[in-house]
Amino acid sequence: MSLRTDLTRLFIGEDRQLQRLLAYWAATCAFYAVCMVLMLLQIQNGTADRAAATALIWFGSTSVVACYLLIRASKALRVPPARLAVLQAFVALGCNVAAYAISGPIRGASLMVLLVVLVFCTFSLRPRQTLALCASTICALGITIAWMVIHDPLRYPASIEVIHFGLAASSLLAVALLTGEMSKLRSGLKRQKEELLVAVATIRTLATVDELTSLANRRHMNEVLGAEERRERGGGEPVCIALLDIDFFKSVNDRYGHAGGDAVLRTFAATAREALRGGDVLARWGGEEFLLLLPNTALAEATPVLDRMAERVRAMRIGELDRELTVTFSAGLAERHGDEPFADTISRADRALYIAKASGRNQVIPIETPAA
Ligand SMILES: Nc1nc2c(ncn2[C@@H]2O[C@H](COP(=O)(O)OP(=O)(O)OP(=O)(O)O)[C@@H](O)[C@H]2O)c(=O)[nH]1
Repeated sequence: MSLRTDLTRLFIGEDRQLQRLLAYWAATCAFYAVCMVLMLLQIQNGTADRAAATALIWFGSTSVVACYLLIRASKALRVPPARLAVLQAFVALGCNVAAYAISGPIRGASLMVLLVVLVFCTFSLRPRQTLALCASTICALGITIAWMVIHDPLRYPASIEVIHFGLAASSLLAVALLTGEMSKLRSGLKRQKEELLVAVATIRTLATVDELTSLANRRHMNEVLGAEERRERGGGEPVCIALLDIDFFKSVNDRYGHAGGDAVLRTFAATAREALRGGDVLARWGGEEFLLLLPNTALAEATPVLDRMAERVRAMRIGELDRELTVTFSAGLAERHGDEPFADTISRADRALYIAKASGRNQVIPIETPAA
């Protein structure tokens, strides 16, 4: 099993874009294989020149292997996929023009293969590149046919070759234009998908982040708490909840205006968040009220966290307003008991906050026992 995985990784790598290119390559390979078998049949029938047909088969097989190696090493060689696709299509179209030159009476049918190669370009080339490729093919075919008509008019009568060329050139042009339109549609869809992804990311941010403070918003915090409630707490790890409220915030607004109050909220959020660990979640719960979730933290460990936060908040300066302004907050702290709903823990933290406010503010009150 692991040998199979190793071999698969060796042949097709792990990069999704590379695997997509190799899938196209595999499809082309299958098509080449059919063309080669048909060429061998022509050799057997004596309708194609043996030496030229064998040389073409060798050239085709070597190109297929070389294309695989180039695609596989494209990341390391830093060759863009579109350039590889142009090269691949160029070789394929060249082989087909050569196949036309050496095929016997069925050479007219072999021109269909040119169209298949152009259709493949829809997936990797830009419309302009496909048109340029089509123009080069028409030129190469024209020159080849003219050369054959001049050098071997018996096998390649001008009256028939002109029709071959006319049909091939017009079909190639039509297919190139159609594949160009299809690539435009594909690019449009790709762009729309990218725009949609950006829009979804923006909606997700709007739905989860508080615009003013960049903290989690109330809706997101409720989701976090819901997920925490559903989580199996095998070891029964402790969890604490704290409700924080900035003291005398109304007077900040009255003195510095609403914009000044907003600046205080932003600085408070940034300062408070800096005092926390990675797993702690601080959310804006309401106007100047914040809810803090401290996972894996018992009440005795949570108190110093909040004291440290209070110290930092007292020391913070809102330079754009008033360097003398000192902001403080009051907090109520509660530990979750067993699997009780967080609403109960929050309600205890709220009561503790009320006590903190009522008994002078600028303090953290931990509440030890659950309400009866
Ligand atoms: N600038 C600003 N003010 C807000 C925002 N949300 C709520 N407020 C204000 O916050 C103030 C809260 O005032 P109160 O609830 O009286 O509380 P307080 O003045 O902080 O007093 P205590 O909480 O008792 O210390 C109100 O004036 C609200 O208008 C906001 O997003 N920006």
